Amino acid sequence: MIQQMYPAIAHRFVYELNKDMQFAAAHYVPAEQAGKCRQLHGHTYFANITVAGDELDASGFLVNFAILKQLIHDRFDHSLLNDDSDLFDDERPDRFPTTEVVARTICELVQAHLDGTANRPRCLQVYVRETPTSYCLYRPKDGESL
Ligand SMILES: Nc1nc2c(c(=O)[nH]1)N=C([C@H](O)[C@H](O)COP(=O)(O)OP(=O)(O)OP(=O)(O)O)CN2
Ligand SMILES: [Zn+2]
Repeated sequence: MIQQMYPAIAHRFVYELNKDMQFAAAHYVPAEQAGKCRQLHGHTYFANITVAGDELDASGFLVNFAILKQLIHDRFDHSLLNDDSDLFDDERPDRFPTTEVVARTICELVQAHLDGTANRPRCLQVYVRETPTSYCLYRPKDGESL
């Protein structure tokens, strides 16, 4: 069972859900300053996705937990992140698969799905832990947090 503490986000929506997941993935950070992380290596990533909204869908869900897992786990698990050229780009630092960019990318993938739903909830926060000592939080500026 995944049990992990992560920072909560303040907001005024009446519903908030959180989905935890893990995925095993390889990456490298193609920057001189990345040191040893320029070499291909892998992590068991831990992600927490926070979705909030005021309306539920026809199933009584903000969004189906299983859909969130499909969107993220099924795409990234046992992959080389750098190979996913729709999302990452070895020529652009804002699209290197760093913890920061992975967190932002997860948020963007989730929000793109949510934008196509009738109840249109918001992805307010994505937490990505890359190692036991390193994690990043991404909170979109238009996320309507307080
Ligand atoms: N701001 C960022 N810094 C670093 C990133 C990153 O994504 N964003 N990534 C790396 C490496 O990819 C590495 O996977 C993680 O590095 P680090 O936490 O330094 O790993 P260690 O196991 O060596 O950590 P210690 O606890 O200090 O032993 C590097 N930097
Ligand atoms: Zn790494």
